[in-house]
Amino acid sequence: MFHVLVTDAISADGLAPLLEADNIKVYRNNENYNPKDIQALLVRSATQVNEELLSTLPNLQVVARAGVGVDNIDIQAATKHGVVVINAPDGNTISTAEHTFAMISSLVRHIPQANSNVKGLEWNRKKFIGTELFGKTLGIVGFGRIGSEIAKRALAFRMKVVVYDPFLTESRAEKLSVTSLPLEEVMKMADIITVHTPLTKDTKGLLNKSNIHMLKKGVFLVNCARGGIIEEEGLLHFLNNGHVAGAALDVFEIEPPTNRDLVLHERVIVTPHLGASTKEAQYNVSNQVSKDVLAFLNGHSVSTSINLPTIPKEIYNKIQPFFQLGKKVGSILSQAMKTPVEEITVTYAGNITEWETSILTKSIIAGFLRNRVDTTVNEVNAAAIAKERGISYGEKHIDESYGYSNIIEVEAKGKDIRMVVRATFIEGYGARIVHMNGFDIDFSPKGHLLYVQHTDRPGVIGQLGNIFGKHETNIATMHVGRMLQGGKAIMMLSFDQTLDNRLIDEILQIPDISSAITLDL
Ligand SMILES: NC(=O)C1=CN([C@@H]2O[C@H](COP(=O)(O)OP(=O)(O)OC[C@H]3O[C@@H](n4cnc5c(N)ncnc54)[C@H](O)[C@@H]3O)[C@@H](O)[C@H]2O)C=CC1
Ligand SMILES: O=C(O)CCC(=O)C(=O)O
Repeated sequence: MFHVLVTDAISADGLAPLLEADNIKVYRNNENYNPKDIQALLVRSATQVNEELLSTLPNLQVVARAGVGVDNIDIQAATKHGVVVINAPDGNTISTAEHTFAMISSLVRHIPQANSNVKGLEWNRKKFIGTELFGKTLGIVGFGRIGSEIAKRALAFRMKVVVYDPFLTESRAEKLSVTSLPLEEVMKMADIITVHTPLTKDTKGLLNKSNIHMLKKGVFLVNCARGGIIEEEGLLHFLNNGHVAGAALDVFEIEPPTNRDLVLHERVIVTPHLGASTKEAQYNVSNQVSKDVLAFLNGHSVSTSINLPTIPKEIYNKIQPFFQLGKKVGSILSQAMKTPVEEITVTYAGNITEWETSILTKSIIAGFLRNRVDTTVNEVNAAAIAKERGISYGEKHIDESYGYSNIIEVEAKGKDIRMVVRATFIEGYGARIVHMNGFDIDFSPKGHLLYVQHTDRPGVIGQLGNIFGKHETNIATMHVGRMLQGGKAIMMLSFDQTLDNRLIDEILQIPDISSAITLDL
């Protein structure tokens, strides 16, 4: 049973995929739950997913944001904890674009102010002379999902649209009938500017006290993206001196807003972060993340992730068995070597090279690190932990697959030590280790194993068998590999339980056995 915690107001209809799943128990914040049970956390923007919260949920695997902006989630901390972060990037695009457009129309026609006036039993028609949108220039800063939906609506209103987005290609701008320009040009030309970027170090205060004077006198400013992209102090200054004709704000530097002078300004209209607040958007984002969380917990791929490369489902299904195998190969090396490792090289051959293998490499590194660190390690944080531990890694694709349809070879190197394990996955037969340190062998990497290095001499296997017999320990399977008769050889034995260390000590007394290492997979 997987345990999912929902901390913010998330549409119950949209949660149906989780609520209806047999293997999922959903808790709302006000219900009793054991933090140690929680494997998935679903939030909107109210919950701050930070180091403090993450450390209270030790078994958390995934945090899902029912929305776009993940600024309430400390991605670095989540990544460090091995927690996958997913969001719902397009479920609320239309609602937010429509809200922004409603704000633009309301702003230039003073609708909220006029509404209050009439409700205050006044009838002041002269005070609320507005401005037409027709023929005006709309400047859109940030031309992603929402920005481009706004452009379509503005064009329908026969506005000219100029946009600034450093990542926008000429062909996309052309396709959407907008003119892409440097920020300074957009600032000089626009009658109305609306911002639709994420809040980053580059976009914080993009329009501010020192550059708003460059805008046209009488410009209208709109922020339905994130508080702070238009600096509130600068905005207020230019509203007060009349340079800015009005502003529409759905988002604030601090929410709820504390800048009373700005919120109460007569030429400022405000909404309480309502961009995504429609039945449709809330259903969409909640349904999208619920499906992704369910897929993730059941070991399938997710459609979108912030800190994990996403793989198309068909490909994920094909490479799924290799993830398990990769982790086991990493774990074999880690347990067999027992010494510091500085470099790991993963080589892929055969049909596996047709797919994106970087995430598979991360799962091998995670498998290697798991036995060596006491934190959760997975594909999300493997690279960071490897770096922290001074382990470099790389991958390559080669043609030689030794007659198998696919091969994963992992070489780990430390000071004066090197080990190589080669594995394959055979459809209908399963995962096999087919080579270790120069020896061809063939065993299934699972359960409790004993890896023995010995000299190929008559009687060694018999002596080993005697020790197990004496200790009433049943050998489940046994595979031997050697290069030359009478030379160095290896054995891989499997057991139904973990082996006692005293038994290993006894085995090491056999003169022709140079090492015996237990591997628990
Ligand atoms: N008010 C509300 O309720 C909602 C607000 N939002 C916010 O709206 C914003 C936009 O969302 P989407 O369009 O879905 O995101 P998106 O990721 O599709 O688009 C963002 C665009 O900003 C551009 N960008 C990044 N840095 C830039 C910079 N320095 N200068 C100019 N452009 C830059 C990117 O290239 C991208 O095209 C986000 O901040 C999101 O959190 C989203 C949904 C609801
Ligand atoms: O209503 C919400 O959850 C906020 C939506 C939002 O700001 C976003 O998706 O980025």
